[in-house]
Amino acid sequence: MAFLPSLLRRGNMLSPSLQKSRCHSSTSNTRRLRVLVDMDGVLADFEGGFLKKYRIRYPDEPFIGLEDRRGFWVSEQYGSLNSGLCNKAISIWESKNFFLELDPLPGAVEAMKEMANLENTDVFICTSPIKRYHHCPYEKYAWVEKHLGQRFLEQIVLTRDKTVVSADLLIDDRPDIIGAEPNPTWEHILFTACHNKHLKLAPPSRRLPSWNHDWKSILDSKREQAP
Ligand SMILES: Cc1cn([C@H]2C[C@H](O)[C@@H](COP(=O)(O)O)O2)c(=O)[nH]c1=O
Ligand SMILES: [Mg+2]
Ligand SMILES: [Mg+2]
Repeated sequence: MAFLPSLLRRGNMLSPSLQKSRCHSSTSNTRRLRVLVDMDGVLADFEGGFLKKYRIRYPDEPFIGLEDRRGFWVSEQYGSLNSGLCNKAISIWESKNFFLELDPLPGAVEAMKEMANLENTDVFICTSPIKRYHHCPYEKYAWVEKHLGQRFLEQIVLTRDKTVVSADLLIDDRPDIIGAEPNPTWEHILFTACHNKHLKLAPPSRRLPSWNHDWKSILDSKREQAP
């Protein structure tokens, strides 16, 4: 047992309970918050990037203006116009450089940097890659490095099932986030996007209308709740 204290003194060897007490004693009594932030439709302008490239590649095909977008799946809504358009839509985000060239949404980069610098706050980018993996996973990493910097590469969680990732908050534009875990630990904050802005949320569900709104008060309110 004599070896135990020296082992415990190494930061990464601390037991979870010791880590907790160390965090609390170093600052205030506020609890540490873990926030997951989605990428497509929250940090990166998937819808705008899609529409721009779709119209360039398929100038003679019908398109759906962002004001008319309904439902999370672009491919489904295009498929409902005409069945061939579903695959044409998919061909856009399966193309090289689609994910890399997405523009950041207004205020996203600044908000992420500010959030990551908050005390007692751990921020992760939690994003689902497409199954055709030739470009997408690489480009998501490259996008994060380009817009947020190298340190954020440590904070990426790539998963097709966000319910199995534990956190206090998940900021995401997809209204229905389901998966293997029926009771995810996080509270889903719906980030407003063209496809979800018409949905009425049943209380206590909450929205973040944009990064220019008060995202900090959502974090603060969560911090005040019992873990
Ligand atoms: C609209 C739409 C999206 N996808 C893909 C593109 C992204 O990889 C994910 C969405 O990821 P998020 O983490 O939930 O933002 O889904 C798709 O395959 N088909 C679509 O219509
Ligand atoms: Mg999204
Ligand atoms: Mg921090």
